[in-house]
Amino acid sequence: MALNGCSNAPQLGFATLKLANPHTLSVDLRYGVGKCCKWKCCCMSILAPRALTPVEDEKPDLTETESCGNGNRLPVQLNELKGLQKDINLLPRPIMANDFPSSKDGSKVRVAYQGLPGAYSEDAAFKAYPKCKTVPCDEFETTFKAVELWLADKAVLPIESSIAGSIHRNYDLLLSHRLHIVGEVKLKVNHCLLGLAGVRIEELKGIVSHPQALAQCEMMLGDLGVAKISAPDTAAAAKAVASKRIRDTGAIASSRAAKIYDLEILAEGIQDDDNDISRFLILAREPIIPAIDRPYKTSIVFSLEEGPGLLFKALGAFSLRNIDLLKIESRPLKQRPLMVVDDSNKESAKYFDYLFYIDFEASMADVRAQYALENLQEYARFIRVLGCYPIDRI
Ligand SMILES: O=C(O)C(=O)Cc1ccccc1
Repeated sequence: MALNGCSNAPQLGFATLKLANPHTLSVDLRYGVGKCCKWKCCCMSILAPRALTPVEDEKPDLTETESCGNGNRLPVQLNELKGLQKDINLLPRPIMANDFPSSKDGSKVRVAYQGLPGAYSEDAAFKAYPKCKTVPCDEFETTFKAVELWLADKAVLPIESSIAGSIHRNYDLLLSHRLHIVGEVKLKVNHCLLGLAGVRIEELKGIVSHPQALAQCEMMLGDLGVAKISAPDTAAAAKAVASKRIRDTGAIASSRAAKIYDLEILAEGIQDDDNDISRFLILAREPIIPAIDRPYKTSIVFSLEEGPGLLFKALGAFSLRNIDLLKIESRPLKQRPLMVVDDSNKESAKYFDYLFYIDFEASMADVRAQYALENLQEYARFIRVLGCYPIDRI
């Protein structure tokens, strides 16, 4: 059954749902629901052959990349990948698994994260995949490229904390890349104040850490009256204090980082709110198959057409179908173009007045969610399903 305008789509036993409006949804029995060509939902687009490659396929051997050739686990550098991406782009066909040497141990999922060993993002990777091999990367964007170039299977991305709020630039990365959210990890981070052995807290003049960690320990930092110094991640902060032997500077990081970098825990549980939950997204090249066997959530981003009351109508698409909204966030983007990549992986600068990020509590296998997105499309100038994935509980 050829789908309208999708003759290039693989014939995967599609059943067709005729809806009240002229749009025809096609249900791919293996991958969920997708709007034929006109509108692709990440977790259920009409899949190109590449997307049918099972994730468990052989993965490239990262030993060289992970050790960066000298045995130390240094972060993968973005510029290292740019060159590789150029070569890859010369390939006359989509990247296939056999473009890379097979890995020795296909069972170990390789998870890219931003930071050094001991970062909370690495803790999140181990919570999601206890036996994984973690791949430290220097920047968040490097983790995306590592997955896109098959140098890692998944990426972990810190996206928000209940105290410090969302990390907006990481949402922008979701739009400028074509990875799919396939999971979330919630962590109650237990921030520790680390210092060189024998140092007393009163001696500290400055404290270094990731901005998110500094924000989560505002009260303690205010009480100490010390300078706040930003670092790329909490583990890098710990490593800097240890390697430079800085006596008058402490680091906020995990107890695991204290062990890795041989620092003393001067104080533990220093976060302002013990119920502060940090949330990380798990990203992959392919979406997971949405199901309804357990609680799912779906993350979308959209912008609206011009017109009064459209946001009210857009949110009504969910409330009228008893779909609970777990998160809604608007981001003003006046005059600032956003790099958005489309379904053919073409990147373009798009201008939106506002972007709305919504997490709603439903699986895309649930017809209520499908109808809600269909309804939202009537008011939206742009919709992207970022992913549909099981809800993580603390
Ligand atoms: O810096 C880290 O260790 C990270 O993974 C980012 C972060 C920082 C603070 C709370 C959650 C994640």
